[in-house]
Amino acid sequence: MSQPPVSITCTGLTIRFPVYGVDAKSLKKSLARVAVGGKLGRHFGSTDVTALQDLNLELKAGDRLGLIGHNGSGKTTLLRALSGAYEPDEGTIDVHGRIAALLDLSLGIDLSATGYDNIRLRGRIAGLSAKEIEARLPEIAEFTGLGPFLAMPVKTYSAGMQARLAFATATAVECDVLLMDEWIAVGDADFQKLAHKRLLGLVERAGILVLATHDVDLLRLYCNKVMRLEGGVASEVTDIRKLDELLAA
Ligand SMILES: Nc1ncnc2c1ncn2[C@@H]1O[C@H](COP(=O)(O)OP(=O)(O)OP(=O)(O)O)[C@@H](O)[C@H]1O
Repeated sequence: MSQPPVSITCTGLTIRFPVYGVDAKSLKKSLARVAVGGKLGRHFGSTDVTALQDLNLELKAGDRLGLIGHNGSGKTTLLRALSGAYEPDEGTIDVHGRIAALLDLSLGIDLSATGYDNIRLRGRIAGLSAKEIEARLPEIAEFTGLGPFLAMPVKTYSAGMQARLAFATATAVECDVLLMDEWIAVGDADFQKLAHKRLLGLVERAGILVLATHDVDLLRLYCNKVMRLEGGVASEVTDIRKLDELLAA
C-alpha cells in the first residue's frame, strides 16, 4: 500500500499548560505588562497558560516554514506538538511522514552508558531496527570523532564531547519532516563545519522543514514560508519574501 504524501495539518490547535502554586490575579496583572509568553487564563477552575490558540496550519512537500515570534510566543510548543510530544487540548494535529525532531539533543542520553550504547539507544528511540543501527553505527561513530572514548561511559565526556555524540546520533536518521528549534551549532570550530554540512544535507533531503529561529538571515537562507506567533496566536503563513512586512507588523 502506498504511503500518503508528506504533509502537516493542524486545525484549531490549542495547547494549554497548567500553572501551579501562583496567585492567578497578581500573575495576570504582571503579565499584562509584558510582550512575551502565552495568554494566562482560567479553564475548568484552574489557572493556565495558553501557549497555542486555535492554530491552523497546512504544509506539504517542499514547504520550508520559518517560525518567528517573541520569547514565549509558542514556537517550541508548536514544534513539540508536531513531534508528538504534546497532545492538543483542542483541535487536531495530523503529520504524515517520518519525523526527526532536533529539539533537545541531550534528551534521552544515558550518562552511565557508553557512547556506543547511547548511539544504539537513540537509534531504537528513532525507530531503527537493531540491524539498521549496527549498519549505521560505524558512520555515526566516525562522525563523532570520539574514537576510543565511545567505549567509555558518557559521564566521563566533556560537554562538547557529549554534544558531538548527541548531534551525530540525532542527525543520523533520514526523515520526511524535520523540526528544528534554532540552527544547531555544536562542538569546536572544526566540528561545527562538519555539523553544518550534515545538517544542510538533512534539510535538503527532508520534504518539510519547520525551523523556529530569531535569526532572520537563517530564515532567508533556508525557508520559503514564514509564520509569526504572538502570545500563542499565529499569523497567516506567508511567502518568505514578505518577512520584512511580517516583522514590522
Ligand atoms: N512545560 C511548560 N509548562 C508550563 N508552561 C509552559 C511550558 N512550556 C511552555 N510554557 C509556556 O508556554 C508559552 C510558550 O512557550 P514556548 O516555549 O513555546 O515559547 P517560544 O516561542 O519557543 O519561546 P523562546 O523564543 O523563548 O524559545 C510561554 O508562556 C511558556 O511560559
